[in-house]
Amino acid sequence: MVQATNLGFPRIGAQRETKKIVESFWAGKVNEQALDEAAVKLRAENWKLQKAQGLAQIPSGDFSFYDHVLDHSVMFNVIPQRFRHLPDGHERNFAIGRGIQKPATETQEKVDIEAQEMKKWFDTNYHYIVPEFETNQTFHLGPKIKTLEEFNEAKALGIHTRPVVLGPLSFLLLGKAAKNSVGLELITLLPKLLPVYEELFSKLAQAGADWIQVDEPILALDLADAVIGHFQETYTRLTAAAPQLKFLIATYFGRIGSNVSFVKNSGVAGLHIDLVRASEQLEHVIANINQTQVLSLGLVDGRNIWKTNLANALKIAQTAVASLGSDRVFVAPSCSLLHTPVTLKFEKRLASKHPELFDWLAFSEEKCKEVHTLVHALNHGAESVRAELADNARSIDARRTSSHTTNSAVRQRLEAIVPDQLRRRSGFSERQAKQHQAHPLPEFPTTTIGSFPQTKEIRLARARFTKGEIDEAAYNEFIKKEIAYCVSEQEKLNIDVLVHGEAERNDMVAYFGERLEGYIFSENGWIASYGSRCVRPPIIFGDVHRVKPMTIAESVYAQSLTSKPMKGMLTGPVTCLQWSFVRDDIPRSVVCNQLALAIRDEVVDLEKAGIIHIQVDEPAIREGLPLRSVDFNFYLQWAVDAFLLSTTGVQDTTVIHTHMCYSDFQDIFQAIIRMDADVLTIENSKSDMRILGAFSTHGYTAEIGPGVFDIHSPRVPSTAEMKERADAMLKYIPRRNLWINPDCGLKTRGWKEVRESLTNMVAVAEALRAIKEA
Ligand code: MET
Ligand SMILES: [Zn+2]
Repeated sequence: MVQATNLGFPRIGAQRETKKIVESFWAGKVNEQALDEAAVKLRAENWKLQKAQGLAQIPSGDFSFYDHVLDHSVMFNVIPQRFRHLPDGHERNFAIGRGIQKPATETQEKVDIEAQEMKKWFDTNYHYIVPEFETNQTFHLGPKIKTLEEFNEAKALGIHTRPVVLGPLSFLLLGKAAKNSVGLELITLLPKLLPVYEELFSKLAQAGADWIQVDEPILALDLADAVIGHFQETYTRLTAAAPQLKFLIATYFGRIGSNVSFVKNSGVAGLHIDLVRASEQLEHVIANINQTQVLSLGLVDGRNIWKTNLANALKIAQTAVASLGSDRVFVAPSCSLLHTPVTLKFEKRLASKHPELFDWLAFSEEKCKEVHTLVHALNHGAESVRAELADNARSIDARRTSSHTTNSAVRQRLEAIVPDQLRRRSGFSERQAKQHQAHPLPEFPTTTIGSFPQTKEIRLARARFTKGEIDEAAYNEFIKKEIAYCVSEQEKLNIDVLVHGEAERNDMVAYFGERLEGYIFSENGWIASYGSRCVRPPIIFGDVHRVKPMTIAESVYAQSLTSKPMKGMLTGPVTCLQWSFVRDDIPRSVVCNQLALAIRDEVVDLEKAGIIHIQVDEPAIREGLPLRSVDFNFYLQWAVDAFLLSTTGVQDTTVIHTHMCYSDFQDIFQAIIRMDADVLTIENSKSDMRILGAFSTHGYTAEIGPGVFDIHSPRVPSTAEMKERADAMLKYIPRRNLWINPDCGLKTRGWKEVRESLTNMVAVAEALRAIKEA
């Protein structure tokens, strides 16, 4: 019999329960016990829901308060030195993710510890906490073995689950060497790590687990032969040590390719592959597993919200069943449903306002149901689920033939794009000279990345406006006051290039989506982004175009309040694409160009309105990079072209800024250079300067502001600490090109810490200016 399975369920809760309780804990409003109880309740609900949808193998251990990679670090005792003196428990674990700062008290010294680095999880907008390993790293299981506890918790509810762990190779190789262990080859730690995995697996076996899911997402990357050799040895050893367990190695987000070679003789019982991202790999994988191994088919898109074309998926599954036999086939979502919202149940507004479009969607709960329907059809014949299949076919067909998804004017404008629309009038050095002359700034100009604290008052006003409790005029008045406050605060802080603060924006992508045609919005379609933070990606269902200006009024108003330059603030086309749920019926590159034309119109309108600094944020450009290097160029070509299309409609004297954060830029230097922005502000404070050297060797000549402090942490950095960073930057960046700014926007912070941090930051610029060039 084919089995219906799942790789992971969203951990945030249908009403973001996890976020709420975690943040209450941070605020000191609830204790550890309340936190644990809330999690127990949510896990039980998730397991029951998946069971009710008909899944046979349900994951456990997929829950996390903050991040599952962090949970593994804690479970294996990979606690960096600087956190080790803190008592074991939630507070320490959160400190690893967020950093911690506490003033001294009579009984305790002050605490001030930087968070661990955070990085994007493959090509998603989920962020994981990068494990930090030391040369003399030891591993052991602590008293709390999270995976085991959660397995037992489900067992107590009468639900037999499949524990999920991050595999040892991915855990190690997604990590980094701690500062005190420069030069450490991570792989050399493998022999020390494996005994701990063995111990964990034997404990799970004793507790009654049969299948375990071992995620090795790095198998979707280009791996050296040596690494595949390590996979071979590792799994031969682990499976031999736990003969009672059946190992399912899970890969996702791309093809496994030649990395599959270790699977056959590794002792593992099965392999999961992503057939949404890489449907072409089925035959190759079937040919490369052994006669007894199970293949788990990732047929339901875990990264998007469209209904699965069940007829197509069924055909693929039938091919697999025909060659493997039904006992050797599982059906599953393509990856963990972590990246999909929880349920459509609460989407009342979409259902009533856009019933036609609503009918095209499936969130996690509905996706579990799809898996079940597929499996039922495979096991009992399509007839047995005739109504479900017919309903699905009708919906898929309705979407394919809908008149709402195409706009001929948009298509024509796309056809007419010419190369000149992808170029500034002059090269950077000529522009820089003109810009400095037309709008001189002090040396080491200070600026921020755009957003200022999204306070309770702002969120409340927006909620009241959305509910109709206050009218548009009142809401606009409120926003104007917020803008005025933000501008005056920046003037007090003596920042050089100001921003309006983005008070009116709920989210940097949704805000634009709401003002463009071609989008719809869920009310509750949240997915995890980092820590307790969730995002609600808008949904692009049709051709995108701008109907009227989107940001001009706010920027012009903000500029009217100050004689300092006001930076216009837009989200770039690639980021709008990357952070939306995107239609899958036309290429992403086409959707991206539609977005680019809309942003281009806005950039030109800002310039016309007298805004001379315009920032087009592209924090997600690296995130969209394919996982395999052979696919890089194709993506970078269209992505950078789209950025250029959006930004090059201006005069030489207009300063185009862009901003990127939280990713490795190593692979995309050439692309960043080709983006041809005048100023680039990038995240840097957590990455130990390693990017900067590369920027200079790759010939980056434009102006650059590598962030001097980390905004994801409530910790206030001192001037000395930031100055040290800036000094280090000056080793790589000529002083006329260096900007001083934070890593990213300040919207998640509070005003008090923002004021303190920025005061210290401006002092850095002043100190640098005081030291004249030698
Ligand atoms: C994730 S990048 C954020 C950029 C945006 N302008 C902000 O400051 O919030
Ligand atoms: Zn950012």
